[in-house]
Amino acid sequence: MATRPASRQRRAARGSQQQQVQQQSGSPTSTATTSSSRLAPEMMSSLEGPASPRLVAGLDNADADDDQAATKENVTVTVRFRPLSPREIRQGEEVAWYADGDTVVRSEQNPNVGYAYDRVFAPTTTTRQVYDVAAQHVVSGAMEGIYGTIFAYGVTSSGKTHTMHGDQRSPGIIPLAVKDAFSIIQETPNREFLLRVSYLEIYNEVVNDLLNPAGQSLRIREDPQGTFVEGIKEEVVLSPAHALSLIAAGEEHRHVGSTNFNLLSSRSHTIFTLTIESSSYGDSNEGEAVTFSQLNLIDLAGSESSRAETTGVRRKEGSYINKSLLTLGTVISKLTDGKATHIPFRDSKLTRLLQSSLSGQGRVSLICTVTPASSNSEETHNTLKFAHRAKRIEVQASQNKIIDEKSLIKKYQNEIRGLKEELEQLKMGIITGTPLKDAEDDNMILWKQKLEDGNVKLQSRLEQEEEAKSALLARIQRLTKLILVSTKATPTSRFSPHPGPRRRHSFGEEELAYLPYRRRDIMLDNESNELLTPGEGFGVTPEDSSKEEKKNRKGLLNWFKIRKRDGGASTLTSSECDKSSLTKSTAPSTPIGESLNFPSDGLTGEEASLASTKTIDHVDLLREQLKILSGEVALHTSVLKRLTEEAGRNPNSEKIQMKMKKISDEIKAKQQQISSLEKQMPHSLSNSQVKVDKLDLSPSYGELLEQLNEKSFELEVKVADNRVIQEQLQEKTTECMELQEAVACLKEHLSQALQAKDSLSNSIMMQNSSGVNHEEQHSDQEKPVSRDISAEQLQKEQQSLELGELKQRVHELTEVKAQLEARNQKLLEESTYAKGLASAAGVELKALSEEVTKLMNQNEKLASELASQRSPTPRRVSNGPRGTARRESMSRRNEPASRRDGNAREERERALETILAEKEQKEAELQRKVEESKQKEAFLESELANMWVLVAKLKKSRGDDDHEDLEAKYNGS
Ligand SMILES: Nc1ncnc2c1ncn2[C@@H]1O[C@H](COP(=O)(O)OP(=O)(O)OP(=O)(O)O)[C@@H](O)[C@H]1O
Repeated sequence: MATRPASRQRRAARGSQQQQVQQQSGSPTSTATTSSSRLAPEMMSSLEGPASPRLVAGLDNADADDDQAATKENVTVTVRFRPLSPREIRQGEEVAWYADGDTVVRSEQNPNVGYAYDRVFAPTTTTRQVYDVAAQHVVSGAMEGIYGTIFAYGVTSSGKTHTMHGDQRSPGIIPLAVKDAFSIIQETPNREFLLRVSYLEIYNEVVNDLLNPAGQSLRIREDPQGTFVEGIKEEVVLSPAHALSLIAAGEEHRHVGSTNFNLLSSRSHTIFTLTIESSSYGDSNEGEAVTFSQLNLIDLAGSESSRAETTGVRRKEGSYINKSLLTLGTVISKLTDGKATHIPFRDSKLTRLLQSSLSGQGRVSLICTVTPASSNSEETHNTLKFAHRAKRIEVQASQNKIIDEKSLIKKYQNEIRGLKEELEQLKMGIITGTPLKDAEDDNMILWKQKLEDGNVKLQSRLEQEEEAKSALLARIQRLTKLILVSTKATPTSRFSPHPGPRRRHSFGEEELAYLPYRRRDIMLDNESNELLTPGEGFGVTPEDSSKEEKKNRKGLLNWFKIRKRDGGASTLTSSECDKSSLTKSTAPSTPIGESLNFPSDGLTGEEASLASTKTIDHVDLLREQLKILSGEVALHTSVLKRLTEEAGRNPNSEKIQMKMKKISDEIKAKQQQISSLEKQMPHSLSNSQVKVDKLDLSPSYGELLEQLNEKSFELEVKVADNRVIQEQLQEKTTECMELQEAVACLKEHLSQALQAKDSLSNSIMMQNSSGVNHEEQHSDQEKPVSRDISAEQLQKEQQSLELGELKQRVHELTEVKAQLEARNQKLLEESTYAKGLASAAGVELKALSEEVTKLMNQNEKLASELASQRSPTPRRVSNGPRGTARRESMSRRNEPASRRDGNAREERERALETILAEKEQKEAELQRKVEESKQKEAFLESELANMWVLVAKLKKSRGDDDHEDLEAKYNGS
């Protein structure tokens, strides 16, 4: 909400480059596109501290003490109730919260719960009354150099957009503030102002420039002086209609969508910034400080409760909106709790941009919009708590003055001053001429010759200087037009401590054109009329209305007279303007349009040269007028487009048709004016015999302008057509979906009916087969029709009952069957497992028995070996006497050796005995294992046998059950 000097210097530098470019191309300098816009009054903090020596050095010391005497205030917090909507009334909603007097909101359920605010507005309060209490002091402060921020906060559909923008019947805070700003200029004749606007939205945490469709995803930059949006476009504005038409253009790009709660819900936060520079009026303002401030008018998107059944894009938008509002809540509670060390401004784009305002620099007004509806009670309570916290934020209201030469108004003023000086010098040169050096030459012939030469030279120099003078005048005029001054003659300071009451100005048609005819469709006509107080949005009594209407027809652009302090064209007075040859009926709604008659006959000497200058200015004025007329055509086209949309919705509304016709006529009239002005332009230029190049340029410029107008009109019409087609498409899609739903529903019914029919015929068949009541049916056929029907109904009921029972039985049986099957399955699994075990045991058994056999064989072998070793003698005996004899002889020969052999044998025997014992042990063990395995095998075999018996039993029982089922079925039926 401030522009620091450095950024301003950069901006001014770029601005001057741009102006040069514009000058070269011959386009008027009525807009200024800047590279950055600050949304915070850091200027003030800079002024108070040593942070910015450049700025401190630039302070107007005389005023410094006064300026820095900042007054501490609290944020102005007001609560505005909207009436219950027709939908809410239809749904039988009750009032959950109400305004208890002028300052308290109380809960209907619990009267002990109440919150106090600066002001509480009941549902019948008009936006004008809200403006007077909640906004007027912020706007007038901003015009005096105190930064200001006004924002509407509340849940979706609580009335934020209604409060900030409003509609044609009840203009909102933004149009009222813009209007008021221009009224203040009108009532401050001792100062001159330069106003410019920017308009941005924060959509899904992305900053978009609403005045420049190319300016998407802009970056928020930060430097020691604060945050600013890089590359945002700023337009110098000349009238309320001009400013409001820019908002209208911006609104076209704003993201709006339909939700459960609001047909036209704002899906983005918007910030409309009015940058105000002013300095004292007159030539004596050189070196004087410029008063600088910004007024931010913010329409927040509404928070959405979890009840909102949103999907896709809407849900994503909703979560971004909720997150940023949550951050805003956190920032406010941290700002007010006094202990917080860190304030999370950086957590959302919204809080980043509001950082300086929320930090207490400049005036802040928070308008909380709420609905009394009981269904929104919880959300309303949250809003009230938020508002209550915000009330504790302290702000400082101090006037900002800068002496920065690069402020835009200063830059223009200095340029005008310089150009005027140049002009003066030129005039002096033309009048006095260059003295001839050889004037005293005695030689008369030579003197004459030189005189003639001098005359020719003088003539051409005069022409050149005339051209330069015209160019200077045109430039002065262009610049002067951008600076707004009051048309009042007596300078009375509005900036005095007690300004007098200000007259309220009404809105003109052009200004209101930007607002929707009826903003939203949820309010009934009569409801709205009830709410509309006589002065709502207009501020006029019925008696004044005809006068006002006349004035409005002229348009608000008439409010501000172009500053005319110069000679030549700038000395044109209103009386001269009145002599305008342009017919009043077709005169455009601009002051320029009324000042286009330049008497050129009967002028002599210097007057003739002035007339020539006037012609140049005339051309400039014609161009300016062309531009304004084109703007008006565009504005009307936009209104026509809106009306076309409305006509699509209400094709039978004669009022809309008439209005459309009126506007088309106006467009045509303005286009005629444009072409007549274009015709005048070349004529004026040829009369003046200067600037042949301009003459060449003018028709092409005019042609281009005309083409542009035509194209933009075609485009607008196409866009309108497109919208109508889209709406129709939407309707058809909805219809189609409804039809599809109906078809699905019918199909379901049909299938149900078919099922019922099937089951009925089944049961009838079953009954027929069982032969029950066969004869009765026959006799029934002969009874009267009514009895037939009732009997049939009875029968049907009985059948359906039976059918139900049958179904129940079938269901039970199916369940039993399922259980049995599950058990069967389980048993099967177990038996398979047991089989596996048995076969594994068999294999093991076989292996064991093989091993046993092997061991037994081995054992036998060993035993025989042992036996053979234990009984060697008898064998020898059996060998005969020869062997014995030999052995004896041997034993005799080797007595000691035989003894040794005996020992070894004994040892061997012992070892063999040990081995044998071991073998026997092993054998016994194996024998035991074999026994165990055999037992196991036997057990498994018996288990298996049991299982098979069980399976057989089960199978048997199932067979029985099935049989029983069948029996039961037939018995039942
Ligand atoms: N004070 C009021 N008097 C009469 N009608 C109102 C008032 N406030 C709101 N409305 C109506 O209620 C409806 C919703 O209002 P609006 O669109 O301003 O809500 P919002 O808070 O801006 O919603 P969102 O956040 O979804 O954009 C509109 O039809 C509007 O005309």
